[in-house]
Amino acid sequence: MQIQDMTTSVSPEKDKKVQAASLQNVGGMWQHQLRFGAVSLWDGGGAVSHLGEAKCCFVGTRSVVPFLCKWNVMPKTVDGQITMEKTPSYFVTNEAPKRIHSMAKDIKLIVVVRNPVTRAISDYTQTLSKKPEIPTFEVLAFKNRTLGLIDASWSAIRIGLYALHLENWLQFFPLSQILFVSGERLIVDPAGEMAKVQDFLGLTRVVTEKHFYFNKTKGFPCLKKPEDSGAPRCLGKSKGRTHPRIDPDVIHRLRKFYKPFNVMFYQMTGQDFQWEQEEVDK
Ligand SMILES: Nc1ncnc2c1ncn2[C@@H]1O[C@H](COP(=O)(O)OS(=O)(=O)O)[C@@H](OP(=O)(O)O)[C@H]1O
Repeated sequence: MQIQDMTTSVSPEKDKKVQAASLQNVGGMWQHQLRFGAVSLWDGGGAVSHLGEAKCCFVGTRSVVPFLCKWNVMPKTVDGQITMEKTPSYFVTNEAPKRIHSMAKDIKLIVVVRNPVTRAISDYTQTLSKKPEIPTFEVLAFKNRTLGLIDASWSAIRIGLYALHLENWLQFFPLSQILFVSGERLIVDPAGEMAKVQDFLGLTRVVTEKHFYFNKTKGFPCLKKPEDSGAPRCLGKSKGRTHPRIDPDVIHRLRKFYKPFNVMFYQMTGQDFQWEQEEVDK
């Protein structure tokens, strides 16, 4: 069984094992990304190539990508392959559920979600790395800081309104076709989250603890030994960046802002991601 990358056109000669490295490249194709840990999940899946047979769509957030073009180059999936696609912006693109549904009603969707406050900071950190001149996070986060009015039109904040985005998807897909992966769990227990992914896809659990180790320098789990080389490998330096220090009061306000949306999201998914708990812990 092989994983088929939907973002590259494939000829029979190319119809070979998709290796961890190329999977990571797929994740890296998109300029604006979602900062949930989706690439980490993607890369984890690339630890082995024999995963089974299923159709799968990876849903992420940020930036609008020309997905019509992508569908046009979608390769044919042959027996024994699974087709995977990771496009960061789909989760927050209004037209995406309808279009994807008209293409493949039985598609399986995987969404990696992370505390929306951390996600917003991660998103900002990524933009800052490319445009160091942008205003501070604290400035961008508010429409009016004195009044405590959060700027929900800022994409870094809007994307974290998961319940609203999910509502859009549930008009077209039943919850049973969507798997929500915890971005936090993905860091502390990558094998556990990968187990859920494999179960969801109806696959034998092939990716396990033995594929991961915790790299102290990187501060994240890394792959012990990808199939394409004998060397352990961590994700690149754009994954796991140090975040700038954000005013704790701003963080507190953002947490308050997100709370009702998070609660709604937990109710909709039937999963408690415990993002409020994190606040108590800190
Ligand atoms: N194993 C491993 N190694 C490195 N980073 C990891 C890993 N697992 C999850 N993460 C978290 O993934 C965050 C980036 O999310 P994405 O993979 O979705 O990035 S991207 O948006 O597609 O660029 C990235 O966010 P930042 O910490 O803000 O850089 C990481 O916290």
